Amino acid sequence: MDLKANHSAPVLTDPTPINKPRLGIHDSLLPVFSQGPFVTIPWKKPGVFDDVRATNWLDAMKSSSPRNITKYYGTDFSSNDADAAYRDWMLKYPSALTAFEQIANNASGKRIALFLDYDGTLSPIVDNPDHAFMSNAMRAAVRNIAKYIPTAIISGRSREKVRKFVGLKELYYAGSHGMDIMGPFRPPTDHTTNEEVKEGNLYQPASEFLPMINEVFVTLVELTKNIEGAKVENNKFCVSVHYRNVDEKSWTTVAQLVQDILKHYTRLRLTHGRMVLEVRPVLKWDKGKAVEFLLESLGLSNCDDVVPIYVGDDRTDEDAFKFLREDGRGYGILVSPAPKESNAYYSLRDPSEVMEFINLLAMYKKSVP
Ligand SMILES: O=P(O)(O)OC[C@H]1O[C@H](O[C@H]2O[C@H](CO)[C@@H](O)[C@H](O)[C@H]2O)[C@H](O)[C@@H](O)[C@@H]1O
Repeated sequence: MDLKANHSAPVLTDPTPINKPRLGIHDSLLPVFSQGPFVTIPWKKPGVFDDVRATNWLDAMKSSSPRNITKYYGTDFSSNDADAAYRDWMLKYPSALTAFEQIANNASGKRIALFLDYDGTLSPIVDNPDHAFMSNAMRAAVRNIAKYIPTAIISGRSREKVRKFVGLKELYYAGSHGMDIMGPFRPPTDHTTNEEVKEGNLYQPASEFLPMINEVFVTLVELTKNIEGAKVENNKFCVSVHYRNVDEKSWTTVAQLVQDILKHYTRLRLTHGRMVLEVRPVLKWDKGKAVEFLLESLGLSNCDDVVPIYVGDDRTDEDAFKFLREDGRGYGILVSPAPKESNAYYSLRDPSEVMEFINLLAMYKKSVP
């Protein structure tokens, strides 16, 4: 596979015959496009306007990241009931702190790879997405663990933005829910250009969608400008429409706008995050695929002596948990202050527990290299 300049950044193109491994990455890891070649597919089709209330969008919006604990449990629940429900839930998803010894025993004599989500995992959830800063203590913990084990950040945000928030160059970064991966550095060959040397090993399976995503971003900014509190974020290969600060009475309007836009773009789809609607390419590529890709790039896939660990709080992290759960590849750790069904094995309550876990892991790796 060659690195070729496209727009502002080089992307991987693929002149290699099918079935031939590319860059050491097996074909099965590369995305399957839902429809034929990009250039022949029209961007827009005539809109058919459904009522958003007839879909389950609103239910999903209401249940995504309730702002207070009574919304998790209902108003009849006392905090004692909530604690009891959480303890029950932890029987199925034990705390990764109390189960640390078990995790360490299972990883004994093996290499660990650590994958971390950003929002809600390394930084607390806040009202303004531009202010989701991680603490210096968390940054120090992540910097420290990266000395011992390969560590990657996998976020729904654009890669550039999450890298800026984290501010550590010793990590690998995957932005746009894994559609923009900066993998391990590969030594330059005689054919490597200066630009490619600068960018390292960049993999962007959705690069063809960039103009479409930009168009949708601009349209959504315009359409939502009069909805108080609505915020549209450009995450490069996906667009986030935040409704956390929108009055609940206007959620239908937000949902309807996004749904109407999607009617025009059959090759884009919607996913739900924490009080955010996310528009992204119809592409079989997600955080699970990104983990698989990074493991392969790091030379850590199909190895019995590797234990990948993924820590995340959101629905989009479930793809990564699922991938690790399959064939017992590794461990997913769900960050949640309330019970919820998950493909993870373990749980942590909030970012402060995530930091504790990372510090324990670093101590363990230091004592047992
Ligand atoms: O995959 P992640 O790193 O967890 O990114 C997912 C989305 O995170 C951000 O939104 C969420 O966090 C914000 C700040 O705490 C919060 O205000 C918002 O309600 C949450 O949905 C980010 O802004 C999105 O673009 C990401 O897709």
